[in-house]
Amino acid sequence: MSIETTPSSAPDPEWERITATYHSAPEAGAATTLVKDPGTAPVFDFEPRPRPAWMMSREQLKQWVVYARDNAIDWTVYQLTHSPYYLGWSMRGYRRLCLRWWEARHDDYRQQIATAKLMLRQAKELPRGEARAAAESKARAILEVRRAEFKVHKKRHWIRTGISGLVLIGGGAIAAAAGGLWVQILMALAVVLTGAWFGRPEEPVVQPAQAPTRTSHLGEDTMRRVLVEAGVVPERRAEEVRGVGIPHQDGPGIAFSVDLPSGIPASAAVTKKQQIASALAVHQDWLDLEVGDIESRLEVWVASSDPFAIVRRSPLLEHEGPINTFRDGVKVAFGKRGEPITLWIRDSSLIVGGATRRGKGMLLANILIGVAKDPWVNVRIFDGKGTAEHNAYARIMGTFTKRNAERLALATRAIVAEMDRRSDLLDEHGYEKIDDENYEECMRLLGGREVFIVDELATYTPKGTSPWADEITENLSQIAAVGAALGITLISLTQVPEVDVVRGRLRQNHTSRAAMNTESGTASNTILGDGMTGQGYDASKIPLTQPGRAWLSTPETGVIQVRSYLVKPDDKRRAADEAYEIRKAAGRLPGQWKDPIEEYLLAETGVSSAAGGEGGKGRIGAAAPKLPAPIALARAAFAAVGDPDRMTSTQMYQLVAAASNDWAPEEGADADQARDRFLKALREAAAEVAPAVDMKVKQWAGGRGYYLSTILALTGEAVAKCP
Ligand SMILES: Nc1ncnc2c1ncn2[C@@H]1O[C@H](COP(=O)(O)OP(=O)(O)OP(=O)(O)O)[C@@H](O)[C@H]1O
Repeated sequence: MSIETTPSSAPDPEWERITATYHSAPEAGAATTLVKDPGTAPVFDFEPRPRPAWMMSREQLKQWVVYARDNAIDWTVYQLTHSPYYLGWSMRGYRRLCLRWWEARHDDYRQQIATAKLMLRQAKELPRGEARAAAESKARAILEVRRAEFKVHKKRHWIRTGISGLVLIGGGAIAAAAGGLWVQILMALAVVLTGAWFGRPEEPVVQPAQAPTRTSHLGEDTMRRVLVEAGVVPERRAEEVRGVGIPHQDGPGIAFSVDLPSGIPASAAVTKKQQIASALAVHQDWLDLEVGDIESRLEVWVASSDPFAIVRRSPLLEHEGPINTFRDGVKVAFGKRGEPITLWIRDSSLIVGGATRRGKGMLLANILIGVAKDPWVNVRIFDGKGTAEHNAYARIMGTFTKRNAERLALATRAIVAEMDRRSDLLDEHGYEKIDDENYEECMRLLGGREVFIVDELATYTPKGTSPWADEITENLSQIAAVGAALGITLISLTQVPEVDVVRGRLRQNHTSRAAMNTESGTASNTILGDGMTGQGYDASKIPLTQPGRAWLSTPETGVIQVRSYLVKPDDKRRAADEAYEIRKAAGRLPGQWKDPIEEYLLAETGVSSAAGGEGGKGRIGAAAPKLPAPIALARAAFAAVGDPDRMTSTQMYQLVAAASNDWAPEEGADADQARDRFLKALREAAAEVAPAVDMKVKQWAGGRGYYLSTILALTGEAVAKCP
């Protein structure tokens, strides 16, 4: 096929016609030319804008005026008929203004004064010493400054009130007097309207829709963004982050799991917790990151507010009846997700440290509820602060002593000996260890478990505080190290977490540790362990507004954040009463069972600290000069039955044999012989201690034995009682 074309030299009649037109009349051919020529601007026609009808016609204008007049009349009638409302508003308005005036007069000075008074009260509760004197004088100084400031403020306020009142009342009176009726009406209206303005009903506040927090969107997309922003996952691999399951509510936060791209372990994200928290716009304390079942799975839990800002009551307060703390532990605190945290006090010793008023005592109060209601636990408290904090539990305590270093040294000696006794007993009876199966049998054999509490180590352990400081530290270290396996748990508390109070070995042997807010990172490390602040476990950063909050490190929980439950003084008293009844029924109150530790203390010092000793408040004086054991036992025998005037030798011996194995008849031996052995030892001891006392056995109708006055003469009490 061929295409016909016109040769370039051949004339084209059409082209000729166009160019001819252009040459003869260029303006006519402008429409067809390709050459740029602005020519003249085209003119556009606009449609006129419509105007309101009343502007165009008189009729419409008249109608508009009628409408406006009617509306004005309606408005006025409406306002007039509603004037009673406005009068009501007006009264409310002036009441509100008065209240504002009153608030401005106080400002927040009253609150500040109350806070200063509280500081003063708290300072007075501190143990006597320089710290208390300093705290008291600081609180007093603050209180005085606040009071002076308040006085000046009240004066200024009165001056301002006087000047404004004078201007308003004076100006108003002059205007009313000079202005005539209309001015007076207008002024009255102004007064009513001003009041009505301030008293107008409050607009119903429409709660702004809660903007969803960035955390509430926790899901695959958010986690992709967050992991990229935190530098855990490179941006080009963000799409490989996969959600596992769906985000769900867990306690006060949301939990979600994601699988990271292959080759990126979840632990890489865990180490970038701070960056992830920042990308989620939360504090890192509100966030939990854990490696899941597989190395690349990241478990995320995040709350949108501080989970420790709330106060919770101990769930044990609702518990009725005995508690088996060996099997169930003690719920002492709550974790980040609101879950109860159990302390397995059977398995390890615990040290609690933190600055003053940061909640150490509260953690102990939680532990005490549990152990007090467990009849198999022998609770012994050595309180170095000497306050009334533990008095409520005195009645159930095997030993309760305040500020007595010598007695603590003796008691730790007794506990160390008790460890040997227990280990021999378990050995003899073929028990490898105490466990859930053999628990009851072991408890009967050993006489229960020991929970030995030293509240305020600083009173006892620093070198130079007493001649027993080294011995106490050494014995406590031993108890903490090996006690748990033998049913002996040590709980130590200190508000002075320094190395001379908590010496290295003592700290290391406490395998459970709780650090409340401390004054420095070093103090925090003294409790939790060297280098812990570097790993992010720094108790000095715990907010001061949250007493009871702590870093808890136990073999079961690892290092976690907790806040102890709140136990109020009333709760404490109630729990102590319940514990008393539980122990009474189980025959495990002090005096109801044979306590080798108190026996030893009594024999060594001549005074008992069971149930807080005489007076039940733990105020056990300095040890009396040591009495020979037969005399101390004879004295205890009289005391056990209410100090009768006299007692037969047989009855006295029976009580002695029940209290001390040393004088009990050996198996198969004759009881009379054993009694005579004791009475001989008593006479010999009396000859040494008080040779002037007549130790001949006295005879009376129906019996032979000793008078109380004779035994008191031996112990020295008779002399003490004479004026
Ligand atoms: N878990 C908690 N929840 C709420 N409030 C608490 C909690 N723990 C402590 N508090 C508050 O803090 C106060 C001081 O607590 P606590 O007496 O236990 O401190 P502390 O460290 O033992 O003080 P100190 O060293 O003076 O003995 C308590 O009276 C209580 O008001």
